[in-house]
Amino acid sequence: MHADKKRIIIKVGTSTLTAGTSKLHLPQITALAQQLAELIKRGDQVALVSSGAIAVGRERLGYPALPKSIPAKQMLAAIGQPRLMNVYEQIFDIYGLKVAQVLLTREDISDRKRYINARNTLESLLEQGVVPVVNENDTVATDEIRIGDNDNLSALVANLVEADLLVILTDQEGIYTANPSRSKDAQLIREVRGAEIPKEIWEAAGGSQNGLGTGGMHTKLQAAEIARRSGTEVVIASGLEPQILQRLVDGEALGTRIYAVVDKLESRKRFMLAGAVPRAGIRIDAGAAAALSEGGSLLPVGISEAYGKFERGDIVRVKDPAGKDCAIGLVNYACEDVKKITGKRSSEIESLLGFAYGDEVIHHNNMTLLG
Ligand SMILES: Nc1ncnc2c1ncn2[C@@H]1O[C@H](COP(=O)(O)OP(=O)(O)O)[C@@H](O)[C@H]1O
Ligand SMILES: N[C@@H](CCC(=O)OP(=O)(O)O)C(=O)O
Repeated sequence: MHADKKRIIIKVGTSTLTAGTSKLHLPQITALAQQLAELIKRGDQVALVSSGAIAVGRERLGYPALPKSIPAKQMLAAIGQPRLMNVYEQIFDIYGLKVAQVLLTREDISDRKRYINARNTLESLLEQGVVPVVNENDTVATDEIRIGDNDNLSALVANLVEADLLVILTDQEGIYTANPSRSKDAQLIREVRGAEIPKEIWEAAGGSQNGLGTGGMHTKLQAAEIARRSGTEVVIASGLEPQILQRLVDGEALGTRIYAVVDKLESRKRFMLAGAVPRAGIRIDAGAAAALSEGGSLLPVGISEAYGKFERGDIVRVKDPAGKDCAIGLVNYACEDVKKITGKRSSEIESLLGFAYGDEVIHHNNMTLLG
């Protein structure tokens, strides 16, 4: 692994996967797989947020146009998603890459238990060097619970796994001063910095014109706004440009680069502090306090007491023997369960509780140390 290894989320839209046609464009997917393999080889962790299920469903049924009704889209996605995964499975295999299907809805990210499940699964996949292929779970996502477009989904995934970089690949070279398919004078906006995205850029970023995608440049800018506020840098660039990912990671000035407005660690700390359950927490012994300060996870053996009311997936404070808050994190077990395993070895969790969510009460990936 190289020193500056990165966690990168790549969002690929229908317009790129089909190369603007009504069918999946296999050479395009092959080029993507080859580039992802290169990144993983250099030590980066990579997740793909892939659209295309509806387009593949349309291809299979010979469906003429992108339907407006949600049930029709759900039907097409249900037909297309398994074939899409099958294509990824086969093509990524050529480059020695393993893929995993991850289907999410908004609820999975807003509900605390589902949030921790999604986060832990993605963390494990990334650590194993497997490429999670994430899409919205369109077949169950009704209006109330859907995210609605994969640009916003990619920002939520970037947030979920605290990515360093989000690359949104599309059929344009980036955000232009006006929709380039309508205006010949449109200029590429190369970078966006500063606390607020300027109003002119919001006004320039319009909807989709190609009859393939959902949301156009507007949802890409919404996604960039979410990501940069949680410490992730964003690049919107052309998925049709050769070797785009390597070139971007090597620092070439391509596409529209949108800089993060906060530091990732600071963002995580703020998120944790804002969401911590009041009057609840875990007291730990001196050995556990030392382990945490060296980057270790919180194991039941180092716990002296769990107090208050908290559930799996809640954010709780950790107090050292002097009573000082030394860490804060997402807890893998509810308070009542932590009480039963307090002071015990992790190997005993399953026999004591009848189930186990892992050896750690708080995994170090889900924790922030408080200075
Ligand atoms: N200011 C802009 N700059 C570039 N593209 C824009 C702009 N405003 C609207 N668009 C449209 O956004 C489209 C890309 O979004 P979309 O069709 O949803 O693609 P994808 O399938 O990659 O998500 C472009 O083809 C273009 O028509
Ligand atoms: N979940 C849908 C994609 C929705 C979407 O945002 O599409 P796109 O604008 O092409 O990224 C599908 O798989 O077809």
